[in-house]
Amino acid sequence: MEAEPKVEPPSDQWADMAWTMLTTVRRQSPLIQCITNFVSMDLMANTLLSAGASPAMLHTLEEIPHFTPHVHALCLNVGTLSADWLPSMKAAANFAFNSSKPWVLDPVAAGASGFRLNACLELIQLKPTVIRGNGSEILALSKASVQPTKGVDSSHESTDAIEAAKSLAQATGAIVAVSGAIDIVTDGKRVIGAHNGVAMMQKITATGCSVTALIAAFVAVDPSNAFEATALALSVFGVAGEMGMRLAKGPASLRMHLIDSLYGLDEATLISHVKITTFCD
Ligand SMILES: Nc1ncnc2c1ncn2[C@@H]1O[C@H](COP(=O)(O)OP(=O)(O)O)[C@@H](O)[C@H]1O
Ligand SMILES: Cc1ncsc1CCOP(=O)(O)O
Ligand SMILES: [Mg+2]
Repeated sequence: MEAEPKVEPPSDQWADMAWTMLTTVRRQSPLIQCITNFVSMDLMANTLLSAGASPAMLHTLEEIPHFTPHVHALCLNVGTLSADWLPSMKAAANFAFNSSKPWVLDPVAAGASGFRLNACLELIQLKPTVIRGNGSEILALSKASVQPTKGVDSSHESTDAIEAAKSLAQATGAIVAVSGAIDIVTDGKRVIGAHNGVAMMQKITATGCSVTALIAAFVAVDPSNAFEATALALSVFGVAGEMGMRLAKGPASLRMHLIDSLYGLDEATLISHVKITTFCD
């Protein structure tokens, strides 16, 4: 049976956890290695900096044995993948896994081609801590099938992919997050929804990539609670979008105000806006 959202009052517990997590990221400033697409590098690095984390966009294979063992988390993103970048991604994932560091996969446009789908499936074999995609990406990964897509954009609602996300989580052991109007997070059993954000975030390229990197930063400071950290990162990014939208005139100014809002988020604002609810079967 399709899961139905059970709307609950804003949870004090989630809100308090969001503030604790954000202040921990600000205090610890985890080092996050990002091997990501050319489109997202700027916004992703600035998102991490605004949240208090430290981004490093290093992708050369020769550097990975020296650098990756020292990072606090790794973010891999296949958005502009080419065959020569895949060995770096695999090596970095292996180093992260072998040094017990969390790593997060963003399977951008996973179903758009056999090359991209196979690359994602091979990376998933290397045990990501979290997989974060939009509805179409999570459906393609769960079915392991190439299908007509709108490329990097989703043609599905996040809620269309709840069962696919649960299956993917069960099959891989990863936390799976599906972004959209409601951000879904599952460990294969539990399903929660983060109800923050504004629709105009879809009109800024690389917001999905950037929230995946923010998930890596949150999981870096609380690796044993990756499920909660993932939902909290999605919610915090969404609240920054909501605050930014109050000042924005369109996507370009929202991009700027989102970053400023994330940087300036205070306890009262965050606690009064975080909205995370349980989904029941
Ligand atoms: N309709 C919406 N309402 C509110 N927030 C949204 C909406 N669509 C996307 N978002 C937010 O925008 C960000 C990017 O999500 P999404 O567009 O699904 O990712 P992608 O760019 O990878 O396709 C996420 O933080 C998500 O919560
Ligand atoms: C437009 C584009 N093309 C290849 S990667 C990319 C960025 C995708 O970013 P997001 O998945 O966050 O929308
Ligand atoms: Mg994306």
